Amino acid sequence: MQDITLPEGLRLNEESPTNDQSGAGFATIDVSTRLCTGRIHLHGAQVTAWQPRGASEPVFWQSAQAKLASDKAIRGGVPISFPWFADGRSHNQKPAHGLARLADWKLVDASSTPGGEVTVRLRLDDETLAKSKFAPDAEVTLVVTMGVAVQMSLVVRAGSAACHFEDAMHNYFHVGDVTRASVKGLDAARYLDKVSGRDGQLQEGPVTFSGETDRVYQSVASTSIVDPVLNRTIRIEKSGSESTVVWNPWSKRSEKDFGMAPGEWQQMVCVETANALADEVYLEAGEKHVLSQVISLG
Ligand SMILES: O=P(O)(O)OC[C@H]1O[C@H](O)[C@H](O)[C@@H](O)[C@@H]1O
Repeated sequence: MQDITLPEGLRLNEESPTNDQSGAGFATIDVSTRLCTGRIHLHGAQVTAWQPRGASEPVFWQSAQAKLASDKAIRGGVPISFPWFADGRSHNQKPAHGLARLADWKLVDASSTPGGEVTVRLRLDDETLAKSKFAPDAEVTLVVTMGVAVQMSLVVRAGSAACHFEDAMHNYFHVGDVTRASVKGLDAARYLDKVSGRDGQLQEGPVTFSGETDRVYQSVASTSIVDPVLNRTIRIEKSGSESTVVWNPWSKRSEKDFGMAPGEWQQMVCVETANALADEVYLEAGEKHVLSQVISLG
């Protein structure tokens, strides 16, 4: 494991639970400070938990049946989609959502502030990137800061050649009951409805949920999830993102297609900070792109 000194409040847990049949371990960085608790899996650089002190419920959702295996993405928290989103612009890319969420990222730096925030920086390995024709010699890092809010920045610096890619922070949020929750901030935005296949749909008012929902909005706006059951609002402020994806698989598909436990779909909603489809990112050699979000409770 990497030789990085961790500040108080961060602990490298190399024995984190795994259900990988190959026996591969699942290292996590566990966070416990006066401001929050949290967890980051090195597999996928995936934030799987963050909860400010005083909050009675987790902010992120994770399936009780989430597979912790080296060839699987963890169903919950914040998977990173890169260098393509879902099956990509060409609709035939595999694995779904790119290589980043299946790779073991390296911890390169960790620090804390006198105010109690902790930051870790993780880097995607060159071997994984070399497998991608999209950005083969790019440098890709994820910076996560946890405190009263959680901030994430995915930084992509192009290498010696121009490159293009899609990216996303595929946030799974915990809600009391998705049928009563709503997402504000997307009013008047155009979207692709992936369930019906219809593009150019117009959002009117907040997004509400009454069936399978899978939409790619063209929107730079920040959003918030209003949850009357848990009596809270989750705010998602974003930058460097031209798309917002909203997803819930609903009852019928949740178990068979997405491996969720019975009824779990009702306590989750994905509101994803992304650059997908027509919003893919183009970089000239050496140029940098930063996809960022700050998540907080209101
Ligand atoms: O099952 P996964 O590969 O994790 O993808 C889960 C979901 O991710 C996104 O929200 C996409 O828009 C959906 O079409 C997809 O079903």
